[in-house]
Amino acid sequence: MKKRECFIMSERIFISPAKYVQGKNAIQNIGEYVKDFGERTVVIADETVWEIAGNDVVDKLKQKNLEAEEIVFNGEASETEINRITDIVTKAGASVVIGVGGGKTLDTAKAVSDEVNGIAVIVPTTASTDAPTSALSVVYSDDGVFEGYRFYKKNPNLVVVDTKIVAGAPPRFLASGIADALATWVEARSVIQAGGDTMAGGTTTIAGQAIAEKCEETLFQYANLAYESVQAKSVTPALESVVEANTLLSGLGFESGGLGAAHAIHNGFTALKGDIHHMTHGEKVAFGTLVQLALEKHDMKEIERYIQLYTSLGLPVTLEDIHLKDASREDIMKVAKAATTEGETIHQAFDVTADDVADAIYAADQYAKAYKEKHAK
Ligand SMILES: NC(=O)c1ccc[n+]([C@@H]2O[C@H](COP(=O)([O-])OP(=O)(O)OC[C@H]3O[C@@H](n4cnc5c(N)ncnc54)[C@H](O)[C@@H]3O)[C@@H](O)[C@H]2O)c1
Ligand SMILES: [Zn+2]
Repeated sequence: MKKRECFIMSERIFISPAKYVQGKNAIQNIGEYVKDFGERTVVIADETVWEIAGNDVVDKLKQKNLEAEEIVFNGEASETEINRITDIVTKAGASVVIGVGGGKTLDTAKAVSDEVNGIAVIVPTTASTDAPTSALSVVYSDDGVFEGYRFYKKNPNLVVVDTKIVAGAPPRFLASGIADALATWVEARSVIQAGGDTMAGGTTTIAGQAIAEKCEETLFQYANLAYESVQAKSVTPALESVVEANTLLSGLGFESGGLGAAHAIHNGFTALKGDIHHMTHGEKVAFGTLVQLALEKHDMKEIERYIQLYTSLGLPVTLEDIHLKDASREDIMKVAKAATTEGETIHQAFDVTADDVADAIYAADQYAKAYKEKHAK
């Protein structure tokens, strides 16, 4: 389940959504983009997002004489939830599945669309992950433990990002998306170096590499200004750039560029119980990225460049920050073992054991603690 089936592993493969639209008030035009896909649509959003954007999306669809059945998402991208919503969509006879919200809603919408062989329309309401563009979903148990990836034969048909809505979301979400996107180049370059496979099922194209690299460049340039823009609930050129980096560049860059250790370590963290479950995907990925950097050979300046950006955005950099200060070596080994299970993406870039990963977790934690001490006023 974790790897896309592929016959000739050395082929370069690049995949992407058919259309990506981003801008202030972009949702106002959604009916125009969707109207040629089919008349029967379903709109999936959780309770919070119905108020923020779901109702607006439905209004715009109705203005174009499209039917729109409203579905409330339960909160977990699990097989149970995917099956429940697939039943509703099948009964409604709808062919256009529109997901509105955060990563879990979008992953569920993609899964449902695949089940009914439909058209997938993705409307992220935060720039918190790079889930919107990919042809895969991350599936969890009903209790939120990582179970695996589901792969689809196509990426979403349309992605519409309204930056006014993204600017109104909590700044923590944007920071999380920045962390998810900062992992992109770190992971892609490690897969490229090792000649590993990407989530698209082949090796990395020059396009995939260039996009992943540009993603990181954009973030180091504009992440802080974009974060301040969201504090002010304002759409600015810096925010537009970072939303594109978090969503489009990171999405294409991770899927066709390659995932390595950072995401495998994130997946490992979901195996633990406790307060770590309150951390966002991007926050766990931030720490996972530092662990990947600790597994690699970098000088202090390079590692501190990442720690500096993370801390300036309020992202976690130590075990204490992710509520694992008191975790036993046994717990850390549990994470490391889950991160190195067969089929995990870490093996596309590294030849390491669970023990090596556990050492890197402690090293990353110590690097960040030393950085904090050095910079404490
Ligand atoms: N499929 C992929 O390629 C891919 C890539 C990255 C991450 N993911 C997955 O994405 C998930 C994480 O997504 P997430 O971090 O967005 O969290 P999430 O989907 O769990 O939660 C998002 C939360 O934000 C709220 N929200 C959404 N928009 C809002 C707004 N504008 N204002 C206020 N609140 C708003 C929602 O109500 C929800 O409670 C994980 O399951 C992860 O594995 C998938
Ligand atoms: Zn991610």
